[in-house]
Amino acid sequence: MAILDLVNAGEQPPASKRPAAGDEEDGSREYYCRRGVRHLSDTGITRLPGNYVLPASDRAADEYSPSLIKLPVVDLALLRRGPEQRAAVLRTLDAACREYGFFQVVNHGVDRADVAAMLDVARRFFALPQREREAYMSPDVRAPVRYGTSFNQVNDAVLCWRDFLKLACNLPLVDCVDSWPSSPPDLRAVASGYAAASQRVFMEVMEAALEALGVAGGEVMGDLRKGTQMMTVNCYPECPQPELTLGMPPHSDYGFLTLVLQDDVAGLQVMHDGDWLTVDPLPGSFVVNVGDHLEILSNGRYRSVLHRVRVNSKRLRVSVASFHSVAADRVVSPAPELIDDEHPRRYMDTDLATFLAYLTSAAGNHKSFLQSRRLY
Ligand SMILES: O=C(O)CCC(=O)C(=O)O
Ligand SMILES: [Fe+2]
Repeated sequence: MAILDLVNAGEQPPASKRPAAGDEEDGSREYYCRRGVRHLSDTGITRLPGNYVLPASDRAADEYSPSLIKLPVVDLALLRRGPEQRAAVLRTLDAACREYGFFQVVNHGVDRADVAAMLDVARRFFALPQREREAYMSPDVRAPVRYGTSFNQVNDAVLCWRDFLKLACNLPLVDCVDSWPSSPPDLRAVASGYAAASQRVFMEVMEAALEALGVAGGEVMGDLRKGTQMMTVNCYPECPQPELTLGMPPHSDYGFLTLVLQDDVAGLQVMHDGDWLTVDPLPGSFVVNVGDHLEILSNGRYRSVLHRVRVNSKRLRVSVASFHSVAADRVVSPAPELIDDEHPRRYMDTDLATFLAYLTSAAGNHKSFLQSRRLY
């Protein structure tokens, strides 16, 4: 999704087509795309506008009283505590990536206060007046800051109950940070500290994942060190009819790993053995998931699984997803160590250009990108 998100920047309606400032609600798609769902929720609506109502077949089937699952826990402190404990953690990590494609990371070394500050500044950003937030909407796919709503406004037949702020975190970070919102006044300092922490955790988990896979990590880790990072701050406001819509539709993430920081409101669901499981938010942890690139590199041993976000009528939910990958000009291929007679190569080489071509092709409407890279 990191790069998909960049691409999706084109989804914003051109300025000329947007309703003028001061527009009244007219029920048009453009209106909802411009104003987003925080605004709608703040107006106190009691019925979900038709633009957000999913066809019955795409709605979550059960009542919103999901049973929570506890994802496997990867304890980073134990990784550093001698070979035996490291080996045990690698086994947990390996099993989680094969079975769920998801796990939670604890003892990651990021200060609790910094994590709490990130969620807090995220909440305060979405509480700013609508006009201030709207100022960060941009049609520029490479903009280092982009505010928007839904999942992919260009393609979404039905809009999603989500507003977002996307912050490019490419190195050197100082080059991006000056373009980020200057309000709330601590956003730049808090989010840049958090972005650097997320990159550190990502590198440590990736190193462990490559070791668990038995892949020589030198070249990959070098590419990742010079790679891309996109932070998406998500806001899912209280929704008047949550059973009719979703905060995010089923999707997989595009990069190597995504680190998700969530508050204490459940909403993230993971597809596992044909069921949607709701992730129990474990305070202080990161939820980490395998992205398409790591599935390809692992030649299918690790799974980039579908996940989605449900919303609720009682409490606004905030999450911060950090997407980590290699630079746009790098090619991702299955690791040679993981290809043999028993495990033939399963994926074609992949890079950003392939992904862009996929998005504009007719196949983009029907198959997932990862499926389109499968050889069998
Ligand atoms: O909000 C969440 O918990 C997950 C967000 C997500 O899946 C994404 O941004 O790709
Ligand atoms: Fe995702």
